[in-house]
Amino acid sequence: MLLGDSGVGKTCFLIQFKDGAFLSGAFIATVGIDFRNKVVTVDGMRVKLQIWDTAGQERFRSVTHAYYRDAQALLLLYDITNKASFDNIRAWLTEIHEYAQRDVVIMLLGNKADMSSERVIRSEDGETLARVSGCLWDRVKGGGSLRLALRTHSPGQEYGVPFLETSAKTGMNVELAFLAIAKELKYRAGQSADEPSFQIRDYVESQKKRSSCCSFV
Ligand SMILES: Nc1nc2c(ncn2[C@@H]2O[C@H](COP(=O)(O)OP(=O)(O)OP(=O)(O)O)[C@@H](O)[C@H]2O)c(=O)[nH]1
Repeated sequence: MLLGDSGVGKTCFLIQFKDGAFLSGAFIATVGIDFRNKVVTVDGMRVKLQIWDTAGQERFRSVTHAYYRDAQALLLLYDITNKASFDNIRAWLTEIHEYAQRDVVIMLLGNKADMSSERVIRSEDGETLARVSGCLWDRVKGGGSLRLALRTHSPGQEYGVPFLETSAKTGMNVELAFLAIAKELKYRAGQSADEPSFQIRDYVESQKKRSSCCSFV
């Protein structure tokens, strides 16, 4: 399920993944909720992803809340050119805490990375927020309250949800985000004693390093 403020690029992100195209032109806000399916191959197995695109506008919140409970993974987007969308991530975490399953997979995405001249959120700020979000989420899963975790959080606790900067326009990291989620969900579904454990955050970090180290080849 895709979440985040209106205009951060959720619909474009999904269309880029599904059809490899960018929806340019006038911005048409999503009304309520929409979904698309896509089959991906993960370690030789076909995995069908059903991806729900939610409306970011406040007035549709009561419609979208109803879908949180069934979501296995949440992609939480902000727009690197829009500070409010970044600041609102904590409010989105509160919503997730209230309505989603405790063991839901969460990924943080800083979208519109192609708009470098209008950037207001540094990549490091996204990384830090992902670390804090992961830490808070771990405490909540452990039975704590999100409000208390937010109040008592001290920096330096390195748990972290996976984080990527993305572009629905150029396609940067769009497939990686969904593939990482698909791998995690497949791992969870088929977990067996002889299977090596899969850590989505480590996987995303290793893929990021691979693409930056080899981009000159
Ligand atoms: N340059 C650039 N523009 C983008 C990107 N993603 C989305 N946009 C633009 O941002 C605007 C909003 O995109 P949407 O995908 O409709 O936003 P949304 O988050 O689905 O909005 P709601 O449906 O209201 O929740 C559109 O004008 C898009 O063309 C991106 O990665 N780069």
